[in-house]
Amino acid sequence: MRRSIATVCLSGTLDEKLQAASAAGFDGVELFEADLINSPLAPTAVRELADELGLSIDLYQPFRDFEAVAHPDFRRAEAKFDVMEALGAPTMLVCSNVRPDAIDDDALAAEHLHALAARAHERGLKIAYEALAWGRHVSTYDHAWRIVEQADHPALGTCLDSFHILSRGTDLATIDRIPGEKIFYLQLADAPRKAMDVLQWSRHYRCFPGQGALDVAGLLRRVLATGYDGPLSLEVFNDVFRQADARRTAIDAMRSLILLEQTPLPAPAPLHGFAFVEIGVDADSAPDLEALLRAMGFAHAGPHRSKPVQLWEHGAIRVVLNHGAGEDDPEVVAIAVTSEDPAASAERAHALLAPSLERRRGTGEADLTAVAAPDGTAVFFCGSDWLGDFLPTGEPATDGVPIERIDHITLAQPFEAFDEAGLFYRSVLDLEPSESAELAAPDGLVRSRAYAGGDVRVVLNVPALAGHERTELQHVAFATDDALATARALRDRGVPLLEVPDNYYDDLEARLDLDAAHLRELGVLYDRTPEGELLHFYIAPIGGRVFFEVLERRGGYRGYGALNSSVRMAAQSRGERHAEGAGA
Ligand SMILES: O=C(O)c1ccc(O)c(O)c1
Ligand SMILES: [Mg+2]
Repeated sequence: MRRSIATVCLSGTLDEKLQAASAAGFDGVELFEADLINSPLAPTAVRELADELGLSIDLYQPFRDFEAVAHPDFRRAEAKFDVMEALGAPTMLVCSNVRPDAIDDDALAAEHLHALAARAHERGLKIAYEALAWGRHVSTYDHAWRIVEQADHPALGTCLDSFHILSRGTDLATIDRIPGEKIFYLQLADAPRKAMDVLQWSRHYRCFPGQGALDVAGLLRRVLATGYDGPLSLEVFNDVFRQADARRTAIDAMRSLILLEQTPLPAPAPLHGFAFVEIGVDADSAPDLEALLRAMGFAHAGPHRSKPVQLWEHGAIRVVLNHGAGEDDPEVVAIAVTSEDPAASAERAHALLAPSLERRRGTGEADLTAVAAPDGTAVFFCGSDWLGDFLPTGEPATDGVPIERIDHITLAQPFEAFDEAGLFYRSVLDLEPSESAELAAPDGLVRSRAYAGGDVRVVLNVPALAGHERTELQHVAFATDDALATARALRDRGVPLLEVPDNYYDDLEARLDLDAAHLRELGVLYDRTPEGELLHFYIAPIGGRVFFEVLERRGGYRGYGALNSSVRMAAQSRGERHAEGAGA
């Protein structure tokens, strides 16, 4: 189907918005009136630019507060029709009246809309009537449809907007009764769940389908079943997108539509956990990290055949140190997942507009496909042959530290990339998002959301407010069957574990009525849900950025110990201050 995007979704000037929409592959745009009014381009010039960019102008919007008033303003309408003719925009969106003096009279609204449609019809134009969720008297799509039916004019149809419909929880059954050809336009937007005024929710928190909590896919199926064959058009008002790079937002938007439509999207190949995590190091930071890995029971398994990259192994856990990619502090530069069909995984990633990373490959080396996530992290799809790229050292692994696999990897996101990165990992790796959590750190609030599937778990963290330029931590969490034994073994090997205050254990004992002595002794944190229990602890950050967690999931515990994050972050920030003080 044709894909459109409202100019209001994108930052920048009108020409920048059009350029971005075109570059991302959209077929058309909804032109938001303010974007035209604020532009020095005449409507005919906008039309020419859109033409050059291969974009149609599918909708002119919004025309506000027209119907059901004492004196409907046809003069204003005719002036906008002139603009639409110059733009080549076939349809005008009329949104339901919000004025306090609007009259609660469906027959009158229908009469006015009929008259407006008749004038539009004379000029070959059409009117799409949309219920705003906060409309004065018309606030539901079924009410707007009844008025359209009553007005009964061929140039009048309805505009369905998933946000207005799903935010109010309106029964969707009426959609099945609207003839597809009377749906003149379909606007798609998602939103996170929020208990707030619906206008504020709509104007600030909408997001692209797949990024929020509304069942936009279910609504789309119902609308398509009517026979609707107009554009699928994104209309998202979002504070973050308004200040993000328009070209990136447009690609994020297109990725959302590709995922929503599913075709022609290659099915995801099943994943089986992380193949490795790659950490960039430099000459200063490498020795400390290597010493830590050794203390944790990792062995130096071998150098790469052709790259300054070293493989470290602990049973099935693989950590790759990239000695060419580090700047200052070590950082996670790549995550690799094991795929049943790496080529199919890569094909799906490309279909979802993931940029390929060009990699040099020596003869006989595995063909590892890598794509770039929005935060710059490389994502590799591995089969089983990649280990052959490393020359075995034969160094034996030491035992005694019973960690088994990588449970999750937590990546800090730039403020503007949180929803974009979430949709990227969700769609490319076919992961299920969890509810987002808010974690209070001493220096600010952090928003966190986990994406999980096929034994792959990626957790994204972002500062809740923009402009917080601190170094964000990343971490790799290793799963164990025995957190207490692991903590004891690491402590005995001199690995510095994060110190947890006694107050935490006093509260834990009070809250959960348990004896926490064994946890307290080792600095192990605890959480319990009806599904199971979590025991976890942290190793102090190496060089400030990357740190390791060890966790034991008991029973069906599926979370990440969000409740314990603030005590962890407070301990880390004390450690950081201590280190700064010591270094000064
Ligand atoms: O927020 C608004 O006013 C507004 C305007 C036009 C729309 O299509 C819409 O969904 C909301
Ligand atoms: Mg709308």
